[in-house]
Amino acid sequence: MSFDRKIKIAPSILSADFANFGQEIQAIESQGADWVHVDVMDGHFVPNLTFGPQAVKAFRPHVKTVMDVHLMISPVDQYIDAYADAGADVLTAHIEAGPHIHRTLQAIRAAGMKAGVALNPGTPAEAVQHLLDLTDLICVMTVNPGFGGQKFIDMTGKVRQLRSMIGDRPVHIEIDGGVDPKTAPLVAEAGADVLVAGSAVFRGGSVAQPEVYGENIKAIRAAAEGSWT
Ligand SMILES: O=C(CO)[C@H](O)[C@H](O)COP(=O)(O)O
Ligand SMILES: [Fe+2]
Repeated sequence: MSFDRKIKIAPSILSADFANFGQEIQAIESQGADWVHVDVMDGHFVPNLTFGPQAVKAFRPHVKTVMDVHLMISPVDQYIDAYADAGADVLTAHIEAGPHIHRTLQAIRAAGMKAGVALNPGTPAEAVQHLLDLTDLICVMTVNPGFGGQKFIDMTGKVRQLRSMIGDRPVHIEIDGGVDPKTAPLVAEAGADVLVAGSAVFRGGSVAQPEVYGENIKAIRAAAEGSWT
């Protein structure tokens, strides 16, 4: 996986048909998804449950792009090797999942994955000041984590601040929550390059009508790229 700052659209399979993940992944990739975003929730760090490493491993053969695994779990460290074995390319842990995010990021890289750190809306940009050389991706949550389909919380100021703190380091800024063609230009202009979108990609489509996914992805990308003037 090489680094670039082009806009990447990462559909979240949280909004896919849970009985049909393999075909759903193939459908979004065939329709232009750059990455596949996988939301892991534990019913403890967040008030919802999704899937664990065994399910993520079953997704792997279907993902031909980048498997971007967003852990909303606490604790994290004892599961890192399981997600490496499951085939995650990027593994993101929340800074709020504590207690030792510095160690967690080191362990993710040591296990052979790109290391991401996620920030809840209430967590300031300064929280990652001393982690910038240990991280490959900063995920700025624009909803409180736990559910798809929530309303976008404007974190544009935080994104701008992070892009300036990052300087010329090869660190992605990912936006997660409520991204659609209206909100995408705000965060892209501020310096984000990975846009996660669940409901705005899957809305109106299905594996029988994958072209709807394609139109939705295209609309988000065009809106985001339009902001680069
Ligand atoms: O991490 C998440 C929720 O905690 C999801 O990735 C996110 O909510 C995407 O869904 P949507 O685009 O519908 O908001
Ligand atoms: Fe997510």
